[in-house]
Amino acid sequence: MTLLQVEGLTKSFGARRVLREVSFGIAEGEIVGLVGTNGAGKSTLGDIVAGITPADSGRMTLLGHPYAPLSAADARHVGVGVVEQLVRIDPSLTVARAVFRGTAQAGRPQEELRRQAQVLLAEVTLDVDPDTLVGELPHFVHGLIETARVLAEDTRLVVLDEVSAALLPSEVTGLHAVAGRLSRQGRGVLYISHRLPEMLEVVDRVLVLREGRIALDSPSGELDPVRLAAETVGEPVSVPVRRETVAAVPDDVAAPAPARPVPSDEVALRVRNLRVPGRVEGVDLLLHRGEVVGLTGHRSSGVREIADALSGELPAITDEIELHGEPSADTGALRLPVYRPDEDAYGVDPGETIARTLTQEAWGSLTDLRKEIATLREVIRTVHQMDVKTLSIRTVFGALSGGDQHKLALARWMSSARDVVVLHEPTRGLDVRARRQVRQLLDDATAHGTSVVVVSVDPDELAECCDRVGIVAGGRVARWIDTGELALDSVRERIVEAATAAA
Ligand SMILES: Nc1ncnc2c1ncn2[C@@H]1O[C@H](COP(=O)(O)OP(=O)(O)OP(=O)(O)O)[C@@H](O)[C@H]1O
Repeated sequence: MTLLQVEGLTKSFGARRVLREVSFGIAEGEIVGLVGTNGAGKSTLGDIVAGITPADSGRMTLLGHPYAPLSAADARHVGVGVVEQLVRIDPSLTVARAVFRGTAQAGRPQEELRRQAQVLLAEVTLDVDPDTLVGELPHFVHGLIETARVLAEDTRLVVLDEVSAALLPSEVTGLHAVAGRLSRQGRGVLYISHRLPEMLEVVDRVLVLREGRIALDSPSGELDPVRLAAETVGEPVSVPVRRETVAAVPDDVAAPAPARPVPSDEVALRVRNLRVPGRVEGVDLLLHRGEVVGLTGHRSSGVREIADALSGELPAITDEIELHGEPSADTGALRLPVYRPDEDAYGVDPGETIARTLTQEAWGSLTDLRKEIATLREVIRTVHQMDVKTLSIRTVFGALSGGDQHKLALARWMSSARDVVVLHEPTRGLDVRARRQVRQLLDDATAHGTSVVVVSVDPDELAECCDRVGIVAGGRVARWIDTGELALDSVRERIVEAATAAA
């Protein structure tokens, strides 16, 4: 039986028409994937279904009854729940209280909630003590807590908006198990994601949102990631290639993207026997000028601590540090600049315009018209280069889609990146074209001699962006995978295999 039917939904924000006559259905027990480029309107559509945003016109029915929620609480009341993209939970709540907030059990004593929360947290494969304060946990956990909350309610339809974006492959498997269980119970799932290979493993059907309309509605079995990527952007996509090996490119795929610049033999950074007492056991790292090296591993592997030691956020001990051929006795030399997409608002004021956000000099200090024109040209070039969906550079940053915010924040950050930098998840939440744009940003930077350490949970991101990938386990780099020797799919598989084996 049809669970949700959507007919002719439209939605505009000011002059920007985001959804045009969108219609689709979700059957009971069906997991439906929703994909589209950044800014295509996926979250907007999910938010309308979940009662967060009203549509301008159109109608919905839930199990055959008219469904027009006035708020998220209203939608929850009739069994429609959502895990929002970039959800931020009150940091002062315990995990148990966060799981049950807004539910009928919310007023119960912590002791009762903790027992029930434990069961739900295990279901979403989140190994945290329910008494822990939310503020003590990394942001990726918020989406999983929110998923547990949805399970706590009698939810018929769940919207999962980019919950998997920050998850390790093993955690994605856990999330998929939850979706599978919901489906077997006859509930429906609307699954929004940019991680196409993983999405295709779990969904029954895929909707592609393009130019505000459903451009494709297809059983997942008839799609593969490359075809789906092409449907998402509306044109053949180029497959990134390694430098030494040109991957086999299917006929319906555009010419391969240009190969990355080759790193030089010059040493940019050499660290011997890096230790963080109790967490990092001894890591040797060698980074050539213009090289991109990836690091990945499970949450408790020590990968995050290695990254934090490199950026000086954790005190570290080393036997030797060499920066550009110069030995340094001072571990303080490890102060590499670091970019994190999950930092609140990327250190950017969300109420500020795109133009101001991308302008490095303090606004108002421009006194030379030619300089001012050049600055604005550069802003417009970046907005075009990163393909940001906006009608004006005067749009406020906070009104951009999640992916567009991240792209601009990264472009802004990279414009001043020199030497050796650490990037966490540089393509998180980005569509296939945007991932290529970020790769281009990295290529431009590495061609100018910048060297990059990419820290990521996403095997596709590591395979696409890095020259070498270190699999971290037990506070050490257990294995290096040279991505240049293999086609992308094989690199991805090796990363997943090695990371799983090392866990
Ligand atoms: N509150 C708002 N005010 C103004 N514009 C908005 C608002 N919310 C969304 N938009 C615009 O609507 C468009 C669609 O945004 P939405 O967040 O739905 O995209 P998305 O497909 O989820 O993108 P992403 O993959 O980057 O998360 C974007 O151009 C965005 O700027």
